[in-house]
Amino acid sequence: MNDIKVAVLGSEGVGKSALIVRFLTRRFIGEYASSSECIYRKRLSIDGRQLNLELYDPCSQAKPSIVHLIRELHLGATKRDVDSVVFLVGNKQDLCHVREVSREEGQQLAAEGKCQFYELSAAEHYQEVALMFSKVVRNASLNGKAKDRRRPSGSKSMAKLINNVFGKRRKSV
Ligand SMILES: Nc1nc2c(ncn2[C@@H]2O[C@H](COP(=O)(O)OP(=O)(O)OP(=O)(O)O)[C@@H](O)[C@H]2O)c(=O)[nH]1
Repeated sequence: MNDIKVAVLGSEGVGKSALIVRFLTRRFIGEYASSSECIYRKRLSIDGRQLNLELYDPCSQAKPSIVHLIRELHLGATKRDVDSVVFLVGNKQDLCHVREVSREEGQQLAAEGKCQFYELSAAEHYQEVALMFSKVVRNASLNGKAKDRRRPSGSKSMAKLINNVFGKRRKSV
């Protein structure tokens, strides 16, 4: 499996574009066009493997339960409680004086949704952002390999769903 598709979801202004742009260009620009969705493409080498990464930036999402939604979508598609790699990321760690969600709340939500949890700042640290995306890609890649070894029937419909989302406008960085 050499194609990895990652959707960065979250409510308005949380820093989705900032995270993606930071990862792809190493820069934090400050203001990002948010009126339209984008797909960014990048070739990566992880553990000696060449991967094609697509990062989907869909603009803002409704606040409630994205993690649960992903899990439900996946269950509906595959009838099995496995496979989707979900990372819960709290951005803007540099703004700790106006923090609204505690680290513990984040960790709890991540545990409930069976996802990995990160807190970081797109504004301050490139390395943490790069590490987080690398882990996402590595996990997705390993997951894909494991899936390839299993019977792939259920994952076909999931792949179709993801392709529907990613079959839109593309951008390259
Ligand atoms: N202080 C701080 N500001 C950030 C950080 N990340 C993003 N921002 C700011 O937050 C604002 C929103 O960032 P965007 O990347 O446009 O957020 P978004 O989630 O893509 O926004 P929509 O596309 O409108 O949903 C911008 O003013 C960014 O400069 C961060 O880590 N720290």
